[in-house]
Order: sequence, then C-alpha cells, then structure tokens
Amino acid sequence: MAKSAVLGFPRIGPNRELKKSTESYWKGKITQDELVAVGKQIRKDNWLLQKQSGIDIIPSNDFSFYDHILDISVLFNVIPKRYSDLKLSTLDTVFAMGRGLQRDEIDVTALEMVKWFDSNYHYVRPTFSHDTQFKLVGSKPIDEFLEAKELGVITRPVLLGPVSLLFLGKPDNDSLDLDLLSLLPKLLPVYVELLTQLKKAGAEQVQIDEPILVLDLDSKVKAAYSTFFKALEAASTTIPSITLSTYFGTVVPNLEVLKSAPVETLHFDFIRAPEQINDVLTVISANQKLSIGIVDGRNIWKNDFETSIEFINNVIQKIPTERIVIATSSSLLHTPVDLNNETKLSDEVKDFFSFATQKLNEVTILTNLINNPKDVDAIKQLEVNIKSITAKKNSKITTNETVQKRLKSIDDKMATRASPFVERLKEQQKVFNLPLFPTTTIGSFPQTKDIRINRNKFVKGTITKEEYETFINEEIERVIRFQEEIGLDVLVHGEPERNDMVQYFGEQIDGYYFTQNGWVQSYGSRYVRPPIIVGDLSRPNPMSVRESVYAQSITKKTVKGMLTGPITCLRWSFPRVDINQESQALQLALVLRDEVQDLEKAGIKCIQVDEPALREGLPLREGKERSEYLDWAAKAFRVATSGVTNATQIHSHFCYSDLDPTHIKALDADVVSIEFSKKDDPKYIKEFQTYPNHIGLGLFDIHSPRVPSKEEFIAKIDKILESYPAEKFWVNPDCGLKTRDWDETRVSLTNMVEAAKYFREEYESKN
Ligand code: MET
Ligand SMILES: [Zn+2]
Repeated sequence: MAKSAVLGFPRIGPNRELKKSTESYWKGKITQDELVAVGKQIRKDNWLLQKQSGIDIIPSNDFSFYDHILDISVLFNVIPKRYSDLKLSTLDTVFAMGRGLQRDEIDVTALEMVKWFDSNYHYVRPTFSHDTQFKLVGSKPIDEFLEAKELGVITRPVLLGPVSLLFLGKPDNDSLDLDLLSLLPKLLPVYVELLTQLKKAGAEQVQIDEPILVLDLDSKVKAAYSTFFKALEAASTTIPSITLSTYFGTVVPNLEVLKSAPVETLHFDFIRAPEQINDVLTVISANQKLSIGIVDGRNIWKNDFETSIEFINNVIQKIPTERIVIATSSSLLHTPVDLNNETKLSDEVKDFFSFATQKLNEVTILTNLINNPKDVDAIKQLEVNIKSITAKKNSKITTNETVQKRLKSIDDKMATRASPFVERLKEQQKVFNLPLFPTTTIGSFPQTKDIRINRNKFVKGTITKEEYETFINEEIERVIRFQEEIGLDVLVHGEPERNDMVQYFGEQIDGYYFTQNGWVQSYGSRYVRPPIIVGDLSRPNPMSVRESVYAQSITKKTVKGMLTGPITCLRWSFPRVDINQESQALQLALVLRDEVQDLEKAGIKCIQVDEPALREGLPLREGKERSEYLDWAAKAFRVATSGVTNATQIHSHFCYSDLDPTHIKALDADVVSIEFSKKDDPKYIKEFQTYPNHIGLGLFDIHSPRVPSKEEFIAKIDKILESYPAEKFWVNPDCGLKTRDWDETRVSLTNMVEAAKYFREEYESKN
C-alpha cells in the first residue's frame, strides 16, 4: 500500500492567529506564556486536521514563531555573540535575531534576511563565525514531537539538512574568511545527537530537507554530502529512518550525490520537474522508497487527478506500491490555509482552486485511488475532479480572443524605443532641463493611519467615491507641497491610493482574482495575499492616470507617473499553469503599455515602471531556462515602456536583491534607481561606469527609522563619485517611503536634497 505524506503545513492559523499574537507579544500586550499557548493551539489544530484528512505521514517541527530556518540555527547554537550576550529566553533570542531589538540599553540589528529559493518566503540567514560552537540549545523538535504524540499523532519531524544549513548561511562580519563547509565535521555529531534523541522520544522517521540539491553545486559541496551520509550510516542503528527531500526543481545534475544515500526514502518535486523521473528512478535502490511530490506546494490550482494518477501509475510499473509515498511537492507553507474561508469568489472560480486544507484531501484521495482503484468512494471523488478540471478547461473566463490576438502581434519594434538613449537624452534634456545631481524619490510617501482609515471606509462603503477621491487629492497635495518646499527636482504623487503595489493594479485588470483571506507568510509576522491570475489579462480603464494628472496639475515641477512592472505583477501573484509565464508577462506588458501611453497622452512626461521582483524570477540554475527568462523578462519591460516618444523619460526601480547590472542594462530604461545603501560596493558601481543611461544608487535605507545627516549623505555621494561620473548621477533613497513616518521622512529627504545641492554648486563652480 502506498502512503500519503505532507512535507509541511502553514503555521499562520486560518485567521492569522499567529500574526496577531506575536505582534501583541512584541507590543507587550500578552505574555510569553500566552503566545506559546497560541502556538500550541495552532500546532494541535494542524495535526488533527491532517489526521482527520487521512494523511499517513504528518510533519512536526514545521511550526515556527518567526522562521523555521532561524529556529534551526538557534537549535544548533548558531547564535552570534551579540545576541547570546543578551541572555534572553530562547524565543526572545529568536526574535532579536530575526527583527533586531532596541530596548533600554540594548541595541542589536537583525540578521540578514533573504528569499527562500525562488519563492516569496524570506528566511533569516544562518550566520556563522570562527567562534560558533555547535551544541543543542533547547529541544524544540523533540518537544513538538512529544506534544503531537500526546494527541495521538505520531509525526515525522522536519529538519533542514546540515549541508543546506551551511550552504544557505553566511560568515558573520568578524569571520569573513570562514569557509562554511569546513564546519560540517563539527556540526554532524550534534546533528546525529539530535536524531538520536528524536528516536529515543519515539520518532520512527525524520524528514531531512536538502533543497540546495536543486542548485548548481560544485564538487566541494557534493563531497560534503558524502561526509554527511557517512555520518548517517555510522549512526544508523540509533537514529530514525530518514526521508531526504528536495523540492523546487530538478536534482538531475546532482544525481550522483544521491546514489546509495543511506536513507529510507527519497522525495522529489514532480510538479516543478516531472521530467526528472526517469533519471531519479536510476538511483532508487532495491529497498528504498520513493516519495512522489505531486500536489503543488507553491500554487493554488486544483490537482488534475487523471494526470497525477497516470504519472504515479507509470512509476508503479517500476517500483511496487509498498515503496511509494504520495506527497505534496514541497511544504504547503507557500499556499493559503483554507479555501472555505473565501465567501466572495463565484462558485465557478472557487472550484478552480485548492488551498492547503484542500490539498490534504487531494493527497489522500490520490493515495486511495492508487491503493484501491475500485473503491467506490475514491472513484466518485475522481469523477468530481474530472468534472472540475473539464469545467476549467472549457471556461469562458480564462480566454480573451482580443488579448491573444494582440499577444501575437508583438514584434521587435514594439519592444524597442524609437531612438537610442543618447538621442533620447538630448530631447529629454530640452523638456526637463534638470540640474546636475537631480533629486527624486521612489514613489510612495508615508502611509499614515489616516490613509488606511479612509481607504477602509471607502472599501466598506461608509464614504462615497467622491469623498474618497477628495481625501486622496488632499494627500497628494500635501506630498507635492512638501517636495516643492524641500526642493526635490522630480516629484511623485506619493501613492496614497494604493493598498499594495501589485494588488492595486490587479484589482483593475480583468483576468485577476482576489481572496479575502488567502494570506501566505512572507517573513516573520508579515503575510501577503497574492492575487491570482485566472484568465487573459486586459485593462478596461486607465488605472493610475487620475492621480498622476491631478498631481501634475498642481505643480510646475515634473511629476513622475508610477506603475508596477509586468514581471513584478506576475511574480507577486499566483500565476496560471495552463499557459506559460512568458505569455502572462507579455499580457501584463500590453496592459501596462496602454497605461504608459495614456499617461503620456495626459501630459505625464516622466514615468517609472518598478521591477523589484525581476531578480527573484531568475531560474535557480544557470543555463537555457535562465537566459530565456532574462530575455522575455526584459522584453516584457520594454514592450511596456517603448510605446512613448523619445522625449518621455522612462524610469525603473530595483530593490530586495543583488541584481546583475547586465540584467538592468537589458531594459534600456532612461533612469534606474537601485537599492544600494547597505550594499555600498565599489565593484558594483563600476559596472555602470560606461553605461550611458542614468543611475540613482539608493543613498539611505528606508527599512530603518534612522535619519542620515547631510554630512553622511555627502560622504556617501563622495564615495560613489570615485567610481561613477557626476553627469549620470541621480540622488534618491533605496526604495519607497510608505513604511516610514513623516518626521523621519521630512528630515532624511531634506538632508538628502541639501547634500545634492552641495555637490551641484561644487561641480558648477568647477565648470
Ligand atoms: C518594492 S519597490 C516599491 C516601489 C514603489 N514605487 C514605492 O515606492 O513604494
Ligand atoms: Zn523598492
């Protein structure tokens, strides 16, 4: 009989209970015991739900109050001294490492947080130093195993594997020469000790995630796996059986690593990489089990049972069902909790989706269909599923002929500006007549409580559209006057009307759908509600013209229109799987192209199209898929922005990532602002030395309440000027200011503008 398994379940609670309670705890409104009790309740509910759904192999230790990778760092005592010195409880140490702590005499910043593979989840980077002494701190995985056992659920604890833990980490500032993999021999005994303790507590199996096996790995990393496997083998009698799991891609280029791995089960993601099956089968040894990841942990579409069954049946030709596990492709962490909480979707559309709770049923039904193909109940479920899948295929909602026709009409001309940059620049200079070191901001200004209150009132219908627009106009005016007053050169309207930079546009694009409660953890207590692309995308009406035109009408200075780029709209949504991502990006590009042209027609001469998510869409491995992505991503941006005259200035903006300069250059935007304040790397600047288009390197961190002085800005600009010419130099912050408050914003921007003026005078007096 095949077994059913889940690799991890969302821990935020069906109604964001975890967010509410952690934030209350941080504010001192509830005690640590109260917070811990909320966590316990969520875990209990999750385990019982999975049990009731009929899942055989249920995970534990997938719960976390902040980040499960941070938890495992702390568990192995990978705690930089500045945090351990604080002598906090384990949970408070976790929070201090995850989000920094400023209280009384204490002042520590947070550890670096980065994207988890190509998902929108962020993990806190394990940060190692020469002094790192591995030992077990606390007993979270064991406690949670026992907690479930008490409820009658024997779970499979989940741990990040030791090689991934080291590989995904970084050396701390005081240990930059540290070779992380060299720590493996010291880490392994502690790892084995943990496994041994789990076995003593009654765990029969443990899931060890080694997701880096889907990346490009050099021979040193591969060798680290042999070391790891030797340690497992040596301990085999005292540790539970191991499921080694990989996800988010193919392991084929690293397959030799898995040959004769001393583990009971190997798990692979056949949603992302179904084609790897034949190669994978060659490494499964005669008594090893294969865990087939076939229910998507990264997207919200209903599983197509017929296709899945066909896939599994092909495998069963080679491996008997006793050695098959049917599982989610990855943890379900990346999907919303429960579709039943959605009350506003039409029945037709709702039937297309499956959230984490529904996916549990999918895993059990598929397992039943494999184990008892004649079971009446299972057959009934299959029939219902076939009906849904067919209904979706035939649905009128997904296709729009006009959009598809237009998509085919995209040619090179549409993706190229009328003239090269140098010529455009001449025409733009005539229009804008900007000084040296032009100053601007990235778009948003503080989203005050007042703004949120009024937006809620408008959504609830307690104020009229007119009243709301008047309110927004007043906000825009306030932001414009402020920018004029401090002497910024290119102004923005401040984005007060936007709840979120993707959702705001998505809500105005046909083909997009929204949930009320489809929250997914992005990091810590920050959750996002990704919109869903269901059909071909089109724009019934202009989306941003009213606000930009209003802003421009009340000032003589140039106001920059502000749009979210096609790749960012795509990446921060749940995409379709019935057509490829390139087509979806190009559909979005056409929508935005019309918007850009409408803005131009309405007299907006400078338009910014933000692409902060360009980097995260990059395929995990080098090669064809990656270069193709870069081509179509750049093309989508250029289709969106090339329909304007030479005199219209196109800006773009990048943050959240280390974006390769060549990728930025491929977009041919006239001006690009890049998050830079924390990077500060002269090598990076030099890459732009000979690039003719203009660049604004972010001069201050907008995630921090810290206010840099004029002198600090001057020093920063001076340093950049060593590697980057004044003629192409824009002055701006790292990103939008929506999370800051007005007091900080006022002073920071004033100092920034003053610093620009200082250099302007200095350079002008030279010439
Ligand atoms: C994450 S990038 C944000 C860009 C947007 N224009 C803003 O200022 O908020
Ligand atoms: Zn940004």
